Amino acid sequence: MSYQSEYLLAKNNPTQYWQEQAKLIDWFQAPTNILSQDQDDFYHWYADGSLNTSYLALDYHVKQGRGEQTALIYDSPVTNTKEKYSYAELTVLVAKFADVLAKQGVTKGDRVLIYMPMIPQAAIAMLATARLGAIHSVVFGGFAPHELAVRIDDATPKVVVTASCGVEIEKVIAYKPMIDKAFEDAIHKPDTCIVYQRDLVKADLLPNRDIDWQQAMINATEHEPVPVLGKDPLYILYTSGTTGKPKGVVRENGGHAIAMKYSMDINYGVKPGDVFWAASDVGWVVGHSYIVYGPLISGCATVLYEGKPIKTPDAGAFWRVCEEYNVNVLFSAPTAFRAIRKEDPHGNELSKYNLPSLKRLYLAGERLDPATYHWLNDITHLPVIDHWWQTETGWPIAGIPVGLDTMEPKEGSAGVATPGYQIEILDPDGVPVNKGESGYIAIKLPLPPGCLPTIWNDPERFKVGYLNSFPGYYVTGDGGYIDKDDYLFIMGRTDDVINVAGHRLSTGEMEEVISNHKDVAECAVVGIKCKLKGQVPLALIVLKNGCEQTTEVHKVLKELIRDQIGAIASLKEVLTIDRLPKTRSGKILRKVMRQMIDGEEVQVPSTIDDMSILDELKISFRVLT
Ligand SMILES: CCC(=O)SCCNC(=O)CCNC(=O)[C@H](O)C(C)(C)COP(=O)(O)OP(=O)(O)OC[C@H]1O[C@@H](n2cnc3c(N)ncnc32)[C@H](O)[C@@H]1OP(=O)(O)O
Repeated sequence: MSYQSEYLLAKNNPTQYWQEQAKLIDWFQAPTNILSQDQDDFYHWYADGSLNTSYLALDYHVKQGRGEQTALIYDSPVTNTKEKYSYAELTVLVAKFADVLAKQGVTKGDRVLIYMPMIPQAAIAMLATARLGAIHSVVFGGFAPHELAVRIDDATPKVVVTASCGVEIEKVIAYKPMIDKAFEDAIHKPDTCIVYQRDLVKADLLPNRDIDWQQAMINATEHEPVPVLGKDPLYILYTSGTTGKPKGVVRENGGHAIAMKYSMDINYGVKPGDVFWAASDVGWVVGHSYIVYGPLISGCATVLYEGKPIKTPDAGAFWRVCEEYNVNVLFSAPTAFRAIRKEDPHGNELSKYNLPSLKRLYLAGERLDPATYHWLNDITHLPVIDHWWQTETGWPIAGIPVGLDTMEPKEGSAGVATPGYQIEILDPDGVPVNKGESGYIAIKLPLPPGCLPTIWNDPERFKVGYLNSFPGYYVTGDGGYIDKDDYLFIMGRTDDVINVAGHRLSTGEMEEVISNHKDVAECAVVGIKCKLKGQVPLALIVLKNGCEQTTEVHKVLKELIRDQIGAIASLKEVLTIDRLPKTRSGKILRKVMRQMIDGEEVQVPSTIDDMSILDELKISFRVLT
C-alpha cells in the first residue's frame, strides 16, 4: 500500500476505510455502526463497539505472551530514580488502583481528575480510570490552583488523584496545598482526594476526604476491565481557547484506540517491542497519546521522563536516555531542542553517547524553525520529522507517513495530510484557495476516528468555535498553505491563542486576570517572538488616570499571572502605553501591535479609528528592542 492509495481510500470511502482499520484492535464486540451522527449532527466512530482501553493497553499484551516485556520505563534524574515495569506488573498495579477508585464509588462515566507530576502513578491513575469505564481529566502540574478549580467545576469529578509533590529541576513543589486551595475555590466538591506520598514531601491528609495511595493499595484486589461503548468518553483534556474558560476536549474510547494504533503504525512506524519516548508531560495531549496510550496499545515500551532537556544534569540528558534504554523513536517540542542547542551548539554532549537504536526524531507542539531543523539533522544525521496536530485531534493531522512510504521531509513544512484528514486552505469566504496561497487551515468533515466529537458540557462552543465559520469543515485555528507537492506549511494561529514553549495559552485569559487589577483601565496581551520559547506573552496596559505606580503595578501583574494561571504563563514584560489601537467598532488591534514589535510587515486594517496611534506606539515599543 502506498501513501497515495491509502489517502484516496480514506478520502473516497471513509466508512469502509475505517471499518477495515477497526480490525487493528481486540474489541470485546466489534462495531457494526462505523460512523454515526447525533442530534447535534456531531460525528461518532464505532458507537456500538464494545471495548476497554486499559485492556487494550495492558491485558491484551499479557494474553499475547508479552507479559514479561517492558511496558514502562521511568527515568527521573531529579530524584535519581530508574524503574522498569513489565506489562504483567503494570497490569496488576493498574487493576489494583482501579479497585481503589471503585471503592471510592467511581463507576463507568464518572470523572476522575488527575493532577500529577511525571511519575508512573500518573499513567497508572489514567489507565485505572479507563479500566473502570470512567473518564479522566489530567491537569498539567504547571497550572495554578485557580485553573485547577475551573476544571474541577467543569468536569465535576468524583475523585481527585494527586501526589505530594513535583520536582522542577531542583525546586520541590508541594502539590497538596494547591489541591486544597483548588478544592476551596471550586463550587463542585469532589468526594475524595487520593494522594501518592513521595519521599521528598509527605502531604498532610484531611481525615474525611484524603486517602493515602500507598495505604489504599495494600488491601486492593485486581479489578477487571469494564466494557464500554466505542462512543463512551475515555477522557476530557482542557485546552486554551480565545476566552478565559478552557475547553474540555472529549475523546471517545473507540475512535481513540484505533487512532492510537493506526498512528503508531503509519506516522511513527513502530512495532511491538520498540522503545518510544515522547519527552513531554502527561498533562498535555502528547503525553496522553504518545507517553501512555499509543505506545502501550501498540505493545511498545514507553519512557516516562521526569526531567528537562538541560540542567538535569546537562544538555546531554536526552541522548543519555536514548542510549540507556535503546530508544527507537524520540518525540519532543522544538523548544526542547532549542534549549539543548543553546547549551551544546556543536553537539559535544551528543558525541558522548552511542545511539544505534535511534531511528527518527519527531517534533510537534509549535513550528519547527529551519535553523533548529538543520542543526538537529546535522548533529544526529537522523530524519527530523516535523508534524502537526492538536489537542482537539489527538493524533497527527499531517506528517511524514513513514509506515506507508519513503517521503522526504521538507524544511519548514509539517509534511503531508495523514490518510483520513482532508485538509483544505480556505479564504475568508470559505472558498478553497490555490496551491501556494495562504489561508485558514480547515479539515473537511467528518474528522477521522479519535478526533473530538464535542466540547464537554458545551456543544454550542464546539459549533461556534470550530464548525460554524465554514459549514462542512472543522476550523483548526491555524493558518498556512499547501505547496505544489501537497506539503503543508503552518504559519501561525489565526486567533488569540499563543504558543509558549509548546504550551498553548490563551491571551484572553491573561487579559481577564490583568484587567481585574484596580489600576488597569485597559489591556491587551500579545505573543511576541522569542528565540528560545517560540513566543512569549507581553502585556500592554493603559493605566487609569492618576495611577503613577507603574513599576509596582508591572511587578504585581506578573505575579498575578503566575498565581492565577501558572508559572508556564509568565509574562515576559509589561509595558504601559497611553492608549490601545482599535478599529472604529472598538476591537483592539493586537495583530498590528505584534507585527510592529516583531518587526514584521504591518497590516493595518482600513477600519482603524486613528492612524496616528501607530507613530505613538513605535516610540513606546522602542524600549522592547
Ligand atoms: C501536538 C499537540 C501539542 O501541541 S501538545 C503540547 C506539546 N507541548 C509540549 O510537549 C511542551 C513542550 N515544552 C516543554 O516540555 C518545556 O517547556 C521544556 C522545553 C522542557 C522547558 O521546560 P522549562 O524549562 O520548565 O520551561 P517552561 O517554559 O516549560 O516552564 C516555565 C516555568 O513553569 C514551570 N513548570 C513547568 N512545568 C511545570 C510543572 N509540571 N509543574 C510545575 N511547574 C512547572 C517551570 O519550572 C518554569 O518555572 P520558573 O519560571 O523557572 O519558575
